[in-house]
Parts: sequence; structure tokens; C-alpha cells
Amino acid sequence: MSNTPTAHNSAKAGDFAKTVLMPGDPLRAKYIAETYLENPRQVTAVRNMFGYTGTYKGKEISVMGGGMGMPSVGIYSYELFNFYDVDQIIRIGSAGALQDHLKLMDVVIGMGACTDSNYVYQYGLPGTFAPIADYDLLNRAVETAKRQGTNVVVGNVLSSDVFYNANPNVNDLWRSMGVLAVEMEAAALYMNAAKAGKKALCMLTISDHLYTNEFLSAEDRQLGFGKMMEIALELA
Ligand SMILES: Nc1nc(Cl)c2ncn([C@@H]3O[C@H](CO)[C@@H](O)[C@H]3O)c2n1
Repeated sequence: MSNTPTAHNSAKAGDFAKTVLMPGDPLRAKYIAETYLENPRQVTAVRNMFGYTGTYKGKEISVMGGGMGMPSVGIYSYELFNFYDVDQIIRIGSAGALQDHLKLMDVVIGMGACTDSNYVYQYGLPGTFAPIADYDLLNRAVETAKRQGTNVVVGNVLSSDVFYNANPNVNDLWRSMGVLAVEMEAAALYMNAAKAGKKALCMLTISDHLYTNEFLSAEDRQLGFGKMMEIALELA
């Protein structure tokens, strides 16, 4: 009989730090743990969704993959907040730019997260919920970026359930509302945090541009993530 609270995570109580960085890709979680954390130890590997805990500049911090899409991040972040007593989750991901002023490698912070997902319907609200970032985390991320000389763009992002959208005009519609970039996880993370009374922030590196059709090479993706990582690690 397992004594872990969930089939998706084999970590024991106390294995996770209060702050968890959450890339989509578990291999990036492994890379982050091995590259940035002191004494990283793997705390879960269920379905190869790796999670690690270590320290950064003496502060305990964890990193765990969340997968692609809101159902996946919805599971892992819900469990971290509600079963593992995690206080804040910072998503560090990639996104496609919807605005001309954005350039590849820019760091975007999702102050809000629009969505086309049904995820919000579970709460039975009589209106439109606004999934938003935690202000304290947002403010600290912007201040840290300034200190590091990294330009960040703060605004609305779109968390879509669809990567290959059948509607050819969908990007133009979101673009017309000033939405900065499209990804697939932030809204569910923000809703889970709101419901659990916890904190969340989504930071994104622009890896594709949906209007210039530029996209980052694999090595530039890695490089671009470094700037975002240096900010995220300071938020523990
Ligand atoms: N819809 C969508 N579109 C574009 Cl142009 C993206 N660029 C990066 N992502 C992120 O990368 C994964 C899809 O490649 C998702 O986890 C998503 O969050 C994107 N998701």
C-alpha cells in the first residue's frame, strides 16, 4: 500500500521546498537541478515527470516538470499546492509572440492569463474569472530583472488548449486585445494558486514569433532560458 498521497508523484511529505520552479519539460527540470542547484536530489520520477530539491545560494528550492497543457500542469501544481504544502510555483516556459514589438528571446511575464480552456468551469462561477499572477512575485521578478539588466515585458498572455488551431484567424483575435504571447499552462496554474490561496507566476521566453515566423534554434532556446532562470532562482 503506497504511503504517497498521489499516483502522479512519489515524493514524501517535506521533500519539496516552499518554492518550486516548473518548466514544461522534465528534462529541463533535470538540467536546471544539475546546473543551478547545490546538492540536488531527485524526489520523484513517476511517469518520468522528474522533480528535484536542492539549494540555490543557500536557500532551499525545488524544480519539477509540469508537462504540456493545462490538464497536465493542473494535476502537478494542484498536488504541489494541496498535498505537498508548496507556497509558490513559478512556471518558466516558452511562448509564441503575438505582438510586433516582441523579439525572439524576450522575457515575458504573464500578469494575467486569458484562456480558451474549460478549466475554470469546475468552480461554477457566475461570471468570468481573471487568472492573475501573484503581485509580490511579479514585482520581485521585475525588480530582479532590472538589477540584472534583463528587459522583461509584462502583460496578458493566452493559455490555449490548442497548439494546431483549425481557426486561421484566432491569433489575430487575441492579438487585437493586446495579448502578448501564447502558451498552454499559465491559466490553470493561476487558478490552482487562487483556489489554494497560494502564489504563482509565469515567466516565458519568446521562442517563436507568430507574425514574423522566426523561431529560436535549439541552442538559442537554451541561452534564452538562462536569463529567465537567473530571475526565477532569486524568487525562492
Ligand atoms: N500553443 C503554443 N503556441 C506556441 Cl507558438 C508556443 N511556443 C511555445 N509554446 C509552449 O511550448 C509547448 C508547445 O510547444 C507548450 O507547453 C506551450 O506552453 C507554445 N504553445
